[in-house]
Amino acid sequence: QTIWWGNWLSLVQWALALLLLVVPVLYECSRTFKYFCKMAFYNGWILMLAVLAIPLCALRGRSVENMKIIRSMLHHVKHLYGIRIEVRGLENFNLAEPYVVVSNHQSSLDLLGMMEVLPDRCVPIAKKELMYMGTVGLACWLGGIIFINRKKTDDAIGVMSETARTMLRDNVRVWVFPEGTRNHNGSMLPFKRGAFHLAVQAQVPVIPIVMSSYRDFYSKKERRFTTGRCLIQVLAPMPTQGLGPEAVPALTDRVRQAMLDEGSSGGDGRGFWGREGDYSGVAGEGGDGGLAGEGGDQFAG
Ligand SMILES: CCCCCCCCCCCCCCC(=O)SCCNC(=O)CCNC(=O)[C@H](O)C(C)(C)COP(=O)(O)OP(=O)(O)OC[C@H]1O[C@@H](n2cnc3c(N)ncnc32)[C@H](O)[C@@H]1OP(=O)(O)O
Ligand SMILES: CCCCCCCC/C=C\CCCCCCCC(=O)OC[C@@H](O)COP(=O)(O)O
Repeated sequence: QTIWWGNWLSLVQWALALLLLVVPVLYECSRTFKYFCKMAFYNGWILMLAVLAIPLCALRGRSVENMKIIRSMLHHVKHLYGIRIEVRGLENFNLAEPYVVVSNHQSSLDLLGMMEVLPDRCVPIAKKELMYMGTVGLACWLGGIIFINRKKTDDAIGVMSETARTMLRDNVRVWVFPEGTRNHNGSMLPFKRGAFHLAVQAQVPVIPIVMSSYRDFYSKKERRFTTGRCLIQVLAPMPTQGLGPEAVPALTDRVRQAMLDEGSSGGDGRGFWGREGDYSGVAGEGGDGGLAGEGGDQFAG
């Protein structure tokens, strides 16, 4: 019995030692392995942070004020990944009235940029599947995040109409990704109109935000995740006062065009999207090397 147990222990010790040796080597040598490690840690870390956020948020119950707790808990994550975020135009948020923020949507990493600029009393509109992501789902619910069922248009529109009333009644701002899904390919997909109906129904301004392409440090397709820089530009509010539902398509196009214009000419004139195969867009100090380490990257490039 004792001999069997001793053999088993030494087998476990050998396996552990091998793992400790193999994992760092693989991490340094394989871009794909590093990508998956970093993404796994990202998701795991956020799930864990949500465990801490839940009891704090639960003291208040479901409330948009809890977004402050969530925002402050997620703020450091960019440092873990050596991602430097530069924000311009924050003064455009200085409105007393509610507004609808619209932003391009590249990946789940958008959470970092969102938490960098999220105004007080502002909640995202999210697909309802997020609600079932374990602790993250519960934290989102406690933060007052508005869930929509994308598979049922009428339901989603109903929730948006209710949201227009809530915005005015409770002075709440709302953040929408009008592309409706993540887009890894630079630039933007066509916009869905929900955010603009919402703004017109509530008669509140739309504030567009452009986040520069992550291409210099992140690509899901290429399994590449290094350190880098992201520029966020908050554009001037676009009023909707006096507009009716018939004006929504034109408003949608106007906002999208303003974002595209900023995307192609802004960011110190170098553009926000970069080019396919060119990782030096606005974030541009050069893919892997560039800003590596500057952000105190715990994953070392
Ligand atoms: C400490 C750790 C804690 C961790 C916490 C982590 C926090 C994480 C938070 C991050 C959340 C991020 C979540 C991101 C997402 O989930 S993005 C996906 C969900 N969001 C969206 O889809 C928003 C954009 N979509 C829309 O606006 C759509 O229009 C929608 C309302 C959803 C309806 O979509 P769909 O079914 O595809 O229909 P259409 O878009 O084709 O619309 C059909 C027609 O209806 C008209 N319409 C749309 N909205 C309205 C409205 N409110 N009122 C009236 N009419 C409306 C629309 O114009 C179409 O008609 P026309 O074709 O124009 O005639
Ligand atoms: C018990 C269940 C465990 C589930 C584990 C899930 C692990 C995920 C944990 C943390 C993830 C944190 C990131 C959440 C914020 C991401 C928001 C996001 O990017 O949503 C995508 C949505 O915009 C569009 O979805 P699609 O592109 O249409 O698809």
